[in-house]
Amino acid sequence: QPTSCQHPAYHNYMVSTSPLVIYLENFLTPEEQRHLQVITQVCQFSYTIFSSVSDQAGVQGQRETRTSQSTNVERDEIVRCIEERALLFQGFDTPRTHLEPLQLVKYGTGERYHFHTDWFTNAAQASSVVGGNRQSSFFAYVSAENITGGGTNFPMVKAPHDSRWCDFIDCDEPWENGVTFRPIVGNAVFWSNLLDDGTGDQRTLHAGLPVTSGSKIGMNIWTRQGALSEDIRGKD
Ligand SMILES: O=C(O)CCC(=O)C(=O)O
Ligand SMILES: [Fe+2]
Repeated sequence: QPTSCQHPAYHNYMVSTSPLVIYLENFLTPEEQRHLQVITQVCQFSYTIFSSVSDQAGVQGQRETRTSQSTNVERDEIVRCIEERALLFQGFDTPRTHLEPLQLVKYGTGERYHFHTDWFTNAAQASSVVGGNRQSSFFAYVSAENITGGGTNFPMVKAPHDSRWCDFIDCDEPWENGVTFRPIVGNAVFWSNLLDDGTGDQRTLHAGLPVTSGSKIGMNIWTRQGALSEDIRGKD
């Protein structure tokens, strides 16, 4: 653990036990948020990810599932601190080699990320040479300027009921839509992607809802089942 790390006093709130979903308040310090915001300004982002899907007639084709832009974050002192925090949150048994490079995602007005799971349905993307599948995800909110919309919706996770949750989730969302986390800067959502047998948990389906005004930056922290090679992870 680098000695210069800040240690935010973040709070954890259990959202759901199956799938396991935990809400983290103040997961990123203000300095870390600023650092990631600056990186966002200087980094090359790539637009739109196309994924291969089959339509109702079973025809394979390319469909735009993501209109957000994303980039991997280069590891520096501050990024390493965030990585260490994400590892430690998962207990003492997860080696840092299981972490993918952190990924920033940005959305302008009108942009969104359609429903998807973070775990791969395509076996080639989840093979042991690439560390297996994605065991867990953190999605942290790095910036949300004058935002409306842009929540993170899990249609198959039951929304908790206590009114204190309304600080963090969209309490106007009809219950049949599951739970929608509001994009609150510094906070994060953690969840487990895989069932005990290592197969993907369908109930982790989620979307980045359309940003109806303003803009949003988020960050993915993905932990694999196994180790990633240095050419994927980069030097420690
Ligand atoms: O933008 C969001 O709220 C969710 C983004 C997401 O799920 C992802 O990047 O995998
Ligand atoms: Fe996702």
